[in-house]
Amino acid sequence: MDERVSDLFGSGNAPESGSFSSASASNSSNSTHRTSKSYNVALRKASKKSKRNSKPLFSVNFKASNNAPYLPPEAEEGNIEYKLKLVNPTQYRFEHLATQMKWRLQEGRGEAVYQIGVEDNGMAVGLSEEEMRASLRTLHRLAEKVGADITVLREQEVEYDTEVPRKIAEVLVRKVPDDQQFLDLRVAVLGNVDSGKSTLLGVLTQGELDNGRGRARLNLFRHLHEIQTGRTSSISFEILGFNSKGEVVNYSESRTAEEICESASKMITFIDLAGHHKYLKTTIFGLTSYCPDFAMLVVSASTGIAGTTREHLGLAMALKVPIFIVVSKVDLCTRATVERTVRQLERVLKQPGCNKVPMVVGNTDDAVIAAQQFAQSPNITPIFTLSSVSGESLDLLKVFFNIIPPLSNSKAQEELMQQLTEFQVDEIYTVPEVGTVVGGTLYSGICREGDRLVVGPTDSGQFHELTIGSIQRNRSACRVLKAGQAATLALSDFDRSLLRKGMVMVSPEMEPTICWKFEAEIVLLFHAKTFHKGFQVTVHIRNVRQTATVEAVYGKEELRTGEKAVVLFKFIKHPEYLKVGAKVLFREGVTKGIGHVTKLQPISDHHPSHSENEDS
Ligand SMILES: Nc1nc2c(ncn2[C@@H]2O[C@H](COP(=O)(O)OP(=O)(O)OP(=O)(O)O)[C@@H](O)[C@H]2O)c(=O)[nH]1
Repeated sequence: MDERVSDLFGSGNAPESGSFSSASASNSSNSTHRTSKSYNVALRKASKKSKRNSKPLFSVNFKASNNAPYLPPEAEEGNIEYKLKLVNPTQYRFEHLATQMKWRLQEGRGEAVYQIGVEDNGMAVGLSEEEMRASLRTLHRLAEKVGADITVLREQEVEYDTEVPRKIAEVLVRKVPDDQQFLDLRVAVLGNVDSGKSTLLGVLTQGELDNGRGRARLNLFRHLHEIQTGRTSSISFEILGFNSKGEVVNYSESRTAEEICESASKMITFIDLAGHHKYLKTTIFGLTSYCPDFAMLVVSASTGIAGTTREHLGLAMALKVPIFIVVSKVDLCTRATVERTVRQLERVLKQPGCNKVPMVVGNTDDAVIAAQQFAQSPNITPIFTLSSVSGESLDLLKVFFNIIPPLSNSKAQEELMQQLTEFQVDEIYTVPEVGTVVGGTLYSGICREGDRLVVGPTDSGQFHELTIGSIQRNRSACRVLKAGQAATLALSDFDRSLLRKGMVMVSPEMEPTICWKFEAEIVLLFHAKTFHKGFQVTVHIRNVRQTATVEAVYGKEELRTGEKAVVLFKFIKHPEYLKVGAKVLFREGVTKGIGHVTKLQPISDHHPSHSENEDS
């Protein structure tokens, strides 16, 4: 954890010093929409510094070179395959290619990218028009054979020492959905109040543009007071699907979430978090508990970095959630104002606490590159500039969502599924004719209707037995819930009063460790005075959210902003189920800190008892 991230919190809501000065602007890029070439230079630098996996980069500027350009050599693992050409394969080769495609799809959890016209060593030789057409036809037949569809993401001419133009093509292969097991990515939506978050989600998920006076967001509000004030105070979920052909599936053609789920191969679930400072608790809960894959920070082009923007950026960075930025409302501003906001963002992103490489997305090619680069390097920060009213550049964001791959591969997913079942209880509802229903995320294992689990801990550290009734994902029935997926589970007549948010439902064999006290290595991000023994803070650890007292700060009397220490915390209300290594975020007023659990003090040496639920 980089303690320099505290710089983002230190200045709080104060206006950014020196913003928009021409001197600093000239240090950064001179235009909002840069060419792919300039990104690529920056990206290659960034990617050298940090790579998330062994997948190759796709940042070669094919047009720029007079000789055959190179991609990095093909990686054996991962979901990216290079093929020089696929012209008239024999039956035997066709079968071999189909098996290979199945494997690449599995590696990418249902998605693979084929680079056609590229040798295994990465040399982008290119194909003639005719060879390319024949190769794409073969790829289409292969995809059909394995139950997938293809979409050409981009074609590029390679300047090679030949008269005949030669091209390479980048093709997305995506499995047709199978038994509701679509690829599911979660995106936390952050941003200052009125930056246009809910509106953007309304436009993306309902398929209808906004009128600038809040029409698009109306569908998203959950509570009466939100409709009246126009503010999002609760966490809401919105879905945007893509079918195997890469087309958007949303409420514009489908009537229900069930219909969307049925035809989508990939689902983006947006977690709409509140922008106003008074809902910060909810925002943090959304980031820590709902395990988002990415965070989308919405910034209004007209106001720039204002209000909670810096804090939200800091939180996402402290929690290591990869972030990309949407500058909204460009229809309201001159081009110069939009560029000023982009430059302001670039400056903040490049400062030492952030250390990011901003990447302004200006066309479809950029959006394709941004999606791939973003998944490979945590430093890359794509910036979109768009309008939910005129629809300008909305397409680029959709291209990005369509292509953006999951960060975990199929192996990591399989490993999590092999572990014992653990479901985080984030929401509790009473549904007429169904009874008690819990909402949350399956952290590990799998879960089926009829499974017997235990839920807890109670105030006395106990767990109650229960049986899982029906399971729903995105409001439609689901037979098997797999690790990483969010769902609602019916618990029929289980007594609701025995449940609270922050509990876990686990396999009875798990024997979870319950504790009142735990140690964490923390760094203080911001504190008005000092942080010492006796101080009380709200602690967020995954779905746990409780006040805790600082019982000891080891090796130090007190902590100041930016300092690190191991701290002993004690919960004040009830014991919690925690794990060593879990991320900790705590706050109290302006005080904020981040770290991870290093040691647990279990409530007793023997394991917590399981008790029968008298009402079930
Ligand atoms: N002209 C224009 N207006 C927009 C755009 N996006 C949003 N708006 C308007 O800006 C206002 C605020 O938008 P919201 O989507 O409610 O903002 P929010 O970020 O969700 O706000 P909170 O929920 O309070 O955090 C609404 O009146 C929208 O109609 C845009 O791209 N252009």
